[in-house]
Amino acid sequence: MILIVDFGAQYSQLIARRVREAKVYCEIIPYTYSIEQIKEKNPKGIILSGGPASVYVENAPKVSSEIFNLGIPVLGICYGGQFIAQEFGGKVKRADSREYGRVKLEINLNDGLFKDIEQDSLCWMSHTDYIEKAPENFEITAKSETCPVCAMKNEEKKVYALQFHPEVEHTEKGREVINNFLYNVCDLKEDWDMGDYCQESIDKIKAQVGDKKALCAMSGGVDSSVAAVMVHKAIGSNLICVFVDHGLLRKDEGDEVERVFKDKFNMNLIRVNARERFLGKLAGVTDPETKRKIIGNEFIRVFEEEKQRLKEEFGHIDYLVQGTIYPDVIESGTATAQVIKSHHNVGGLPDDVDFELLEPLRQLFKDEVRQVGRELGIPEEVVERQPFPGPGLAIRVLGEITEEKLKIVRDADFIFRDEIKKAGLQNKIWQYFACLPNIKSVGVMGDVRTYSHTVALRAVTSSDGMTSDWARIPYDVLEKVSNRIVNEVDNVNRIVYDVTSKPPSTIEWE
Ligand SMILES: Nc1ncnc2c1ncn2[C@@H]1O[C@H](COP(=O)(O)OP(=O)(O)OP(=O)(O)O)[C@@H](O)[C@H]1O
Ligand SMILES: O=c1[nH]c(=O)c2[nH+]cn([C@@H]3O[C@H](COP(=O)(O)O)[C@@H](O)[C@H]3O)c2[nH]1
Ligand SMILES: NC(=O)CC[C@H](N)C(=O)O
Ligand SMILES: [Mg+2]
Repeated sequence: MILIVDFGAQYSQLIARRVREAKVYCEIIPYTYSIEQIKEKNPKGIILSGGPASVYVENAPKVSSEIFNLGIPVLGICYGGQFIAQEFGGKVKRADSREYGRVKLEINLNDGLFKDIEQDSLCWMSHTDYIEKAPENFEITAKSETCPVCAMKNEEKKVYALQFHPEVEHTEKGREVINNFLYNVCDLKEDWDMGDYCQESIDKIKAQVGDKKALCAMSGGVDSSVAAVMVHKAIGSNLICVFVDHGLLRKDEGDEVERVFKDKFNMNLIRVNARERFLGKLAGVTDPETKRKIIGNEFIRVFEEEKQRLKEEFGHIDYLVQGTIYPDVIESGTATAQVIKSHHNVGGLPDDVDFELLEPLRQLFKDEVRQVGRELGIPEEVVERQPFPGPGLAIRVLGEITEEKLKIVRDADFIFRDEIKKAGLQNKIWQYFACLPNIKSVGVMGDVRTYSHTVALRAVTSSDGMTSDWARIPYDVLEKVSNRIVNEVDNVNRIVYDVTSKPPSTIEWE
């Protein structure tokens, strides 16, 4: 097995999934594990993750340097690579020019991690520090235009360091680099399978829940649909689904969710109208984190009220099923990772939740969830839906939320989705939506001066939501969307298109 030492990276679990994909078993441990605890695990290789800290500051996260004397290969990624550089006497410092996103990698040695990989390829970076000088006995195996050490190795000690992130989707040869580490350097074989994952999970849920009852927080999205079907297979009619219409859904979404659910699933769905209470609690609130916490709290209060209401006819409910997936967990912050944004279903939860949580997809990424969904026989129409965040339009109307702004973003978003569909692009783009940046600007329409809202269009490609790139939508499609929005939606006189990747941005604007 492979041990992944977590230094608080956004991407640690992504390293784990790449290893899973390569059919090798792995575990993630915090960097605070002692060398004895590490040895007990008997790993065949160690991967050191990235992390937000700088290796040269006081109290920087460290793992015992004994790991380099165990006779097993070690691969350090970003912070992990910088840690290796420093441990072996190299020099790490803050760079004048930071690298975020796409960078051309120039490989000068096609062996070890770069075996069978061509000379140049694109990689994804996310760093401020860099290895200025590689330690003695280390060979530099790749560089970029601004970064002198993108990869280095000490073949004899089997220690490898990378500045770029091979685990993220946007690094072109990332999978090959990781597979080279697993199969060539660590000499591991494929001996672990995701195929049994569904059945194992269903059995686990059955054993845990027994004949108790569960309420599933159902949004109609991919994750909650897959979670619901999985739990339904385990506990049958002891599961009841609750869909909350919080007034922050897209145009016609509530009816659409109800229709698809009734059509495709053999389960009960309760639709709760909670518009007024959500919008009431959000009135006047502008801070994104505060919005998220209010929404997380309100969701739970609605589920608790449903639990009370259902007591007579359905019986006592112990569990709350949520379609939480790994990005929700990591971005909400963990013991080692920073809070990027509090997802309503994790970081936004109140302290007192009158349920035990059941989250069978908590370790998985979106594309893995889709795979599980297909295994469970969920129709493509549901499995392929574009993600829509639980807080909905509340985090797409920046700043204060008003009915007027919600209407603008709802109508603009509808037009954008309509045109993407007409252009046949809906399966090529991971997420596409409109948001309202809360900017007004001057325009002229029919000789009349206007001072109206700007709508921002966001469309990204991704497979797991952890990293993304902006989608290269054809200009004529953008033109059509832009024309239609200013013509059909009142109070809008300007359209902009967001051309940033993640990192440094995130997909949603709040
Ligand atoms: N309107 C809603 N009503 C009930 N539960 C919700 C609602 N929105 C979100 N949730 C709960 O919060 C979880 C996280 O939301 P999220 O949007 O990440 O997942 P999803 O809606 O299931 O899938 P997708 O990412 O495809 O939209 C959901 O899986 C669901 O359990
Ligand atoms: O259920 C959710 N609750 C949330 O609070 C939340 N915030 C972001 N998202 C979705 O997560 C993915 C990554 O989002 P970001 O790049 O904006 O962080 C994207 O797919 C986002 O749409 C959320 N989903
Ligand atoms: N992604 C990372 O591991 C970043 C490492 C370090 N904090 C840097 O900025 O260079
Ligand atoms: Mg959703």
